Parts: sequence; structure tokens; C-alpha cells
Amino acid sequence: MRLLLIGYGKMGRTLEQLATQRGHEIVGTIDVTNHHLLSTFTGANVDAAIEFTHPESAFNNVSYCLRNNIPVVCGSTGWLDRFAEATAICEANQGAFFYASNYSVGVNLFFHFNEYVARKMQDYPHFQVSVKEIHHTQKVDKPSGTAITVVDGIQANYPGKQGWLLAPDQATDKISITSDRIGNVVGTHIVRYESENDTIELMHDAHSRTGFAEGAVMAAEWLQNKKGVFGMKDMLNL
Ligand SMILES: NC(=O)C1=CN([C@@H]2O[C@H](COP(=O)(O)OP(=O)(O)OC[C@H]3O[C@@H](n4cnc5c(N)ncnc54)[C@H](OP(=O)(O)O)[C@@H]3O)[C@@H](O)[C@H]2O)C=CC1
Ligand SMILES: O=C(O)C1=N[C@H](C(=O)O)C[C@H](O)C1
Repeated sequence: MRLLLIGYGKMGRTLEQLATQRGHEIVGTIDVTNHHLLSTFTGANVDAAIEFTHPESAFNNVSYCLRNNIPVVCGSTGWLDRFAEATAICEANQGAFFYASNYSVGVNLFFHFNEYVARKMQDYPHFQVSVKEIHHTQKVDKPSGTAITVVDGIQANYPGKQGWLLAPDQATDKISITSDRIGNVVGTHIVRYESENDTIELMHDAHSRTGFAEGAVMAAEWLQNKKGVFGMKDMLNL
């Protein structure tokens, strides 16, 4: 496939390596310095774009692709207040849009187990649930997109729990999320259920960015000849 990489930072470079290994051609790499070149790409010269940039730029990049007939796989986090708008643009243009807060297959299994555990734990309300995420110090958004997906999965399966708060310093009926930024940590997510007597934890720890890149390239391959808005549950049948 002819792939356009929008965002050429830590993920963009990992994607370039992975996609090339899988036999794809990188037709362009876009970052802040050459963003004006994005307008030279359309569905005529690109089979799919993979977008990993920044919360402030993701929506415009995704919209550009959808309006110009480029199927787009987006991994940027921290911009989902505009997700409904992006969906509407996709529908209006009969485009193809794939979004995941986390493309790692392991994390998506973790999401699945998280939902199962939340369903079980609603019968044991003396356990207090909380979520913790740890990332590298360059990460700009807080909490991580993955932590928000984890909370969504808990809420959908544990009706008593509504909303989240970042590091509340007192008891609350919302789910507490703690975000730590440490060194070069790639991405660690922990769901904890704690009672007076014991603790249950479910954890995912990414060892490198390869798992994210692999999932995003798989999504671009899977998106070929499809129209609509998709996510990892569609691709992995989870
Ligand atoms: N869904 C998932 O599985 C994953 C999601 N992410 C998310 O992906 C995003 C990128 O992560 P990461 O690669 O680590 O970040 P980096 O900061 O390493 O890279 C971001 C890149 O985006 C570029 N950029 C910033 N603004 C624009 C713009 N307007 N148009 C084009 N490019 C732009 C930057 O350019 P420049 O260098 O010139 O500033 C840089 O090349 C983040 O939102 C992160 O949370 C990360 C990993 C996995
Ligand atoms: O910024 C990162 O690095 C990551 N961001 C994503 C998130 O916000 O969940 C996914 C992954 O954890 C790495």
C-alpha cells in the first residue's frame, strides 16, 4: 500500500520501520516543519494515511484526509471532544476512518478483560476501583487516551460508576485516575480494585512502541475498500 505518515515523531518513525518491513511504500512523512505539503496528497496518490501527531492538530489532519478521499487511521489522543464532528465528516464524504486510543493487540485484550472484571465486580461494591497510567515525560495529554477507554469500559459494565477525576484527594463516587510521567516509560496501565482486606490488579505494560505501530499498520491494511468509522473491536472481533 502507498502510506502517508502524518506525524513523524516517536510513533511516525516506528511506523515507517514497521510498514516498510511489511512491504508498504511510504509516500510522504508530514510533521510541523513541512505541514503545507499535506495538501499535495489525495486519494489519487495515497491508499491510507496514518496520523499520530498532537491533540491540537489531529482533528484538522483527520478532516483533511476524509475530505480528500484518503482513508485515515488515527492514533492521536486528547482530541476526542471533536470525535463526533470527525464522524459526521466521514459520513458526509463516504470516507473511511479508523480510530483507537491504543493500537496494541495486548492492550485491546486488556480492555476486553477490564470489561469482564468490571461486570463481575459490580456484585462486590466494597472494592474501590481506580485507574493508574504511567508514561514518559514528553507526553502532553493527561490522562492518557487508553486510561479514558479503560474508564469507559468500567462504566459501561458497572452502572454505579459515573465519570472520572484526575487524582482526587478525597473519596468520590467517580473513578479516580492517577497519571504519572516518569523517564522514558512507554505506557503502563493498571486497573485496581481495593478492599480493606486485599487488592486485585489488572495491568498492561508496553515494552516498546512496536505493538502500537503493528496494530496501526494492520488497521490501515484492514481499512482498504471499507467505508465508515471503525475501531479495534471491529478489526479484532473482540
Ligand atoms: N493510539 C495509540 O496506540 C498511540 C497513540 N499515541 C499518541 O500519538 C500521538 C503522537 O505520539 P508520539 O509519536 O509519541 O509523539 P511525538 O511528539 O514523538 O511526535 C509527534 C509528531 O507529530 C508532529 N506534529 C505535531 N503537530 C503536527 C501537525 N499539526 N501536523 C503534522 N505533524 C504534527 C510533530 O512534529 P515536530 O517534531 O516537527 O514537532 C512530531 O513529528 C500522541 O497523541 C500520543 O498520545 C502514541 C502511541 C500509541
Ligand atoms: O503518548 C504515548 O506515548 C501513548 N499514548 C497513548 C495514550 O494516550 O493512551 C497510547 C500509549 O499508551 C502511548
